[in-house]
Amino acid sequence: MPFCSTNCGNKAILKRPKTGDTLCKECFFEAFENEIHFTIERAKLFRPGATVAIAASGGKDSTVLAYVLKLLNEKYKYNLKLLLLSIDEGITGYRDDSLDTVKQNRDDYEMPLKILSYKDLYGWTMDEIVAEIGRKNNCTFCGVFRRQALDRGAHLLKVDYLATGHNADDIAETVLMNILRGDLARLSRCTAITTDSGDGIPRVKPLKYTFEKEIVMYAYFRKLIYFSTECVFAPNAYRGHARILLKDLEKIDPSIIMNIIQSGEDLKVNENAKIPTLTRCTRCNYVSSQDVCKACILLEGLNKGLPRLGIGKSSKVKRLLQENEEKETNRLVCNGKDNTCICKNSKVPIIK
Ligand SMILES: Nc1ncnc2c1ncn2[C@@H]1O[C@H](COP(=O)(O)OP(=O)(O)OP(=O)(O)O)[C@@H](O)[C@H]1O
Repeated sequence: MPFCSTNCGNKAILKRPKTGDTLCKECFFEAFENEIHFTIERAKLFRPGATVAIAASGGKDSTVLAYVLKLLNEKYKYNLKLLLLSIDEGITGYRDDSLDTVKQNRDDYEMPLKILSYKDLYGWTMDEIVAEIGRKNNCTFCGVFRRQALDRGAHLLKVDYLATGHNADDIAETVLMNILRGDLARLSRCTAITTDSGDGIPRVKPLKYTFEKEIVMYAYFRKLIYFSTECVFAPNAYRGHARILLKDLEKIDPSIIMNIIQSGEDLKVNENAKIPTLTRCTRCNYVSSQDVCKACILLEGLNKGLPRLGIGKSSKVKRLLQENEEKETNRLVCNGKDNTCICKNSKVPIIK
């Protein structure tokens, strides 16, 4: 390797994937951290003195986020109070192990940690949900429940912001995914660095412009402890296709990642396009674009033995809910033979 391109006199040990610069370890740390500081400052991401919950999964991104936020908070005197918030989805052999990493981070970074579980919040673990739904659509449940669980946790902790470890690759992937799905509503808001969940606690993404490859390098050279195993249920997620596409494009030209984000940011939505308006779920009062939020529909499906209820188009969901209500009204006896009963196991007779 040649000398560091900053002329600091040290030998370079890496080539930055984002810029192609050859840098020594110290200059890489500085460049990496300064870019995140610049992102935070330019977007005025945090109000001085605020309390911030860092959504901590134990993975590389949220671990690096916690480490860098602590470092920048001290260096630049943001005066933030930092906490860790973790959601235990109940995935044996994955989340139980990664939560051990989060606990280690809690001790190393001296930040209070709050863990909320799907079992406590929804009555179901992901292991139990997968046993019902199978491995095809399970990520829908996990994503919807996690989003709401993090918001609930943020409210419980009475924080001012919820910071997630979403990085530039995640955001570019989401742009591609929303294009592939034709989901204009999500496409128009997925590149925002701050999103308002509608109930007062903004979600922020300080790593929005940070490349995943550089996060891995940073964690490696800083010797940070993180959990690197892929979720045992993830391989079938739709996101995986967008991810593969992005990785292939990145090989051609790494700046494609930033270009996709920029395209998403500059996108202007046709005024005639139909964008759903946010309202409150009539059941749980959580912010929703429908009368009943996705989490409540998914949960109802699980509890009634119709786990596919919330999967697919909202018109299909409405029809299923209606059919279900009709069945409930008409139900007298489940004979366990004709499969018409809505009970979880229609082989078991139910006498009303
Ligand atoms: N179980 C969880 N508890 C708390 N926050 C989570 C959890 N899962 C994901 N997040 C948050 O959402 C962000 C993006 O989620 P993603 O699924 O990409 O995470 P990951 O790959 O498991 O871990 P990481 O992004 O930390 O490397 C994470 O960086 C983290 O801030």
